[in-house]
Amino acid sequence: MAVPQERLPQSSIRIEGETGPGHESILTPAALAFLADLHHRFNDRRLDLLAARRTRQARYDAGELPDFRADTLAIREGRWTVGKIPAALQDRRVEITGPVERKMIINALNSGAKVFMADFEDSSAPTLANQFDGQINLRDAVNGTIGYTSPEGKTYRVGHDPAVLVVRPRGWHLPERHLTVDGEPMSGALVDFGLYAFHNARALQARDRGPYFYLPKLEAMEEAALWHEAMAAAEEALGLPAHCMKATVLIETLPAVFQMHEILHALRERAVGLNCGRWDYIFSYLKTFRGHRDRLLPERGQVLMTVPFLKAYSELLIQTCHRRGAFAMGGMAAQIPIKGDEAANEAALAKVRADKLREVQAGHDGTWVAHPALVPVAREIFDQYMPSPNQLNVARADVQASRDQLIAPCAGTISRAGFDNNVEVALRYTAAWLDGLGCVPIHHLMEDAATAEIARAQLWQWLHHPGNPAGGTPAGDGLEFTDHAPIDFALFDQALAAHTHRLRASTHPGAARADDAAALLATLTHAEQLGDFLTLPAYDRLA
Ligand SMILES: CC(=O)SCCNC(=O)CCNC(=O)[C@H](O)C(C)(C)COP(=O)(O)OP(=O)(O)OC[C@H]1O[C@@H](n2cnc3c(N)ncnc32)[C@H](O)[C@@H]1OP(=O)(O)O
Ligand SMILES: O=CC(=O)O
Ligand SMILES: [Mg+2]
Repeated sequence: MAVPQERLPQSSIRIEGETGPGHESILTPAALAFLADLHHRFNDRRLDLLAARRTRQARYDAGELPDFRADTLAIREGRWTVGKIPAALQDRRVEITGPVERKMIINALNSGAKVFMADFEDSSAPTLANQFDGQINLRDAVNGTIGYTSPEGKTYRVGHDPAVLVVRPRGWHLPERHLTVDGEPMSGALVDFGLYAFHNARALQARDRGPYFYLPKLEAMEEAALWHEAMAAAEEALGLPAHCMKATVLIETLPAVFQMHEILHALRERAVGLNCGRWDYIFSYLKTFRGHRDRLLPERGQVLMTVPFLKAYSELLIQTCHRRGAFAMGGMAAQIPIKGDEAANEAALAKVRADKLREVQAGHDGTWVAHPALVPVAREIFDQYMPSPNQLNVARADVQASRDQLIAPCAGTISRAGFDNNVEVALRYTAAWLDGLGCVPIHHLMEDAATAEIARAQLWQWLHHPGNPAGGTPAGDGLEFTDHAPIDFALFDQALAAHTHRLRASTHPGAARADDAAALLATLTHAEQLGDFLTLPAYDRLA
């Protein structure tokens, strides 16, 4: 049943678009009044912080390099720790992530992982239905009433000892056009956070849990402070104990790695950890250095966690967290199980194992997996090398990650195959996203908004920096193009047309949106400047 506009609160909040079955139970007058209040109190600050990002980026474009802040030295050097971490979050050795789709939520809760991160961000395409159905699904999961019957008649129920639920709202940059206040789109972050908190906080409290969140794509401590204040306001409005809302922050932008102590400090009592969101981090490296020809990255497959700038980042994250009593979570290996080819499957699982082994040996307190079949794979490694619930005691005092190490250029190669793969992935992912699917398997790898951003940002960089073979010189220190035929716009247009033709004729997700995705990718790649986010212009074209 659609939500009638006349039932909305006095405030100027409006629902834009056709709501669906059950949405009236989420978009209640009281919930909407709560959202409108969040908007009035925090949206202007959000927009100011987004403007500050643009100002910072303009300085990087002009040649400045990111660095630690002088004005926050006292926070970095001070002796303080984060607040008490709830019992439910003391052991996070394996966390499964996935979109807020009903069946997947049940599968994730039953997967044997300690935590399920329910995702409104990288693995979600924010259609009206996905957003509000997702809230219904989460509410039913919290209340223990979630169930599902597949079209084939298979029934799904949550079993014994489900994973602890942690919700990832969208980042500060994304609007939610289906809800406007005074004619202005709301913040996607405040909508996802606000609706989840409004409908579930009390039920979670009654079960000795809290509303727990993963916070994505922060770039500065002021952005963490805004989250802290929004949570404090929500706690007060909902009559909840102060700091019952807990936050784990993804360090997945290059500017944020220089403010990890500051970000934990801004959230202090509610901070429980940081996470190495490696895929967005790589994307952010590309974006931050979009004007720096000496810091182009080699093709995606070579930018592994063992390259110097990523190794420095993950080790500094562990040292920072453990000094503050917070968890240092690892990230996502992109491999997923491969059905029907045992050798290929074993090779994929071996890569996941190696990644998890590196993480646990470095001192991480837990890790992420993308698929239920990977839970036992990661758990086996963490059980073996981390017998206690976490390894907060591993100080990593040996780590010395300087500014230069954190931004070190990366050696490697760029081949035609790597170029072509970026075109295919960027196209197929964008098409699936436009069709409402936020995460898809492509060539047996998990592809989501973060990995697709890498693909399309690399295309832009390689084509706009005259270091490719068309210009005849290597692009940066230690970076080489391996094929002699030039990578140029004509080749890009040709590859895009060929992949679009193939996708249109295929049964892959997003086949019906192949032309729209191709048009968007062409615009973004030919544009003078590397666009901030793929999902912003894509949102205008979302189904
Ligand atoms: C960069 C980052 O931000 S990482 C975090 C964001 N990304 C993610 O969360 C990735 C989540 N993973 C996924 O969406 C999926 O695993 C995909 C798209 C990669 C692969 O999906 P599929 O090809 O459908 O997987 P597959 O067919 O092997 O699924 C088998 C079963 O596992 C379930 N499943 C797969 N992944 C998940 C998951 N992450 N959570 C819960 N259940 C899952 C499927 O629903 C299916 O269930 P069924 O047998 O009951 O029907
Ligand atoms: O959100 C995680 C990432 O790797 O990006
Ligand atoms: Mg991310």
